[in-house]
Formats: sequence, structure tokens, C-alpha cells
Amino acid sequence: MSDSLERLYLAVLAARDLDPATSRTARLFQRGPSKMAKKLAEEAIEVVIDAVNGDTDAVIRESADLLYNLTVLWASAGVRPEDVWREMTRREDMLGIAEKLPKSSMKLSKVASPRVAARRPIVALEGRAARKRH
Ligand SMILES: N=c1c2ncn([C@@H]3O[C@H](COP(=O)(O)OP(=O)(O)OP(=O)(O)O)[C@@H](O)[C@H]3O)c2ncn1[C@@H]1O[C@H](COP(=O)(O)O)[C@@H](O)[C@H]1O
Repeated sequence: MSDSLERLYLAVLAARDLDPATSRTARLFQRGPSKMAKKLAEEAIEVVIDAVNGDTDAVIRESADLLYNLTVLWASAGVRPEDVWREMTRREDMLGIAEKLPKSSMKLSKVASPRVAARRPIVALEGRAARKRH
């Protein structure tokens, strides 16, 4: 998937300076980050609605639109796909899966190297859905 997103990101960068009359991407860049954010939010809501309605094919289509609008916003914000992959790898090293660190966690700058940082134990609780103990 990252290859597809990286190819799309490069295509978006290439389209940025095209004629807005013929390129949707160029038009989004012309209209700026607030329009990009609006489109991204719209696509996210469309994915949610289609998922709630159980329309798998629509979820797939709208997810592609969502990822397109996300790469446009990344490009506008100066974020590269590899920046995001690096953050996901850092979280995976810390926690075993690519998840957000708990808000209560220490500032990562104070934490030893991610590979050394202790992983939170995952404890299966009797009779209840297993959840992580902080
Ligand atoms: N991957 C995409 C891509 N995915 C989705 N979209 C557009 O994003 C729209 C999202 O669906 P919406 O229903 O929200 O859009 P819409 O309702 O038609 O438009 P609005 O009325 O909401 O403005 C789709 O209609 C597509 O036109 C894309 N437009 C372009 N790309 C790629 O971006 C690159 C640059 O293409 P151009 O922007 O055409 O230069 C190329 O590689 C393209 O393949």
C-alpha cells in the first residue's frame, strides 16, 4: 500500500502546477489548505457512512478518495509519506503495534531508545475483553 501512496504522492506533486481548469489537484492547491481539509473531512465522513451502511464497495471507493485527499493535504503541509511511515515504525517499536502513545506517557524525548523502551504488558483479564494495563 505504501508504494501506491508514494506513487500517488509523486503524481500529486507533479499535478500541483498544472492548469486548475483541467487538473483537480492543481485546483485544490489553488484553493488552499482549508479547501483540502474540507474535502478530506468530507471523504472521511463518506467512508464512515458507507461503512455504517455496510456498503463495502463504496467504502473501498471512498477510501481511495480519502487517501487521495490526504496525500494532497500532506503535500500542501510539506509532509512526505516516508515521514508518516517513520512515525508508524517508531510507534511500532515502542508498543508492538502502530498505535498512538498514551497521553499520560512521558515525553518521548525523555524515553530511552524506542527499542529499549519497555512495552506495556498486554494482560488478558478474566471474563472481560483483554485490554492493555497502563
Ligand atoms: N487519485 C486521484 C483521485 N482520487 C480521487 N480523485 C478525485 O477526487 C474526487 C473525490 O470524489 P468527490 O465525489 O468528493 O469529488 P466530486 O464530488 O466529484 O467533486 P466536488 O464537487 O466534491 O469538488 C473524485 O471525483 C476524483 O475526481 C482523484 N483525482 C486525482 N487523482 C490522481 O491525482 C493525480 C493528478 O490528477 P489530476 O488532479 O486530475 O491532475 C493523478 O495521478 C490522478 O490519478
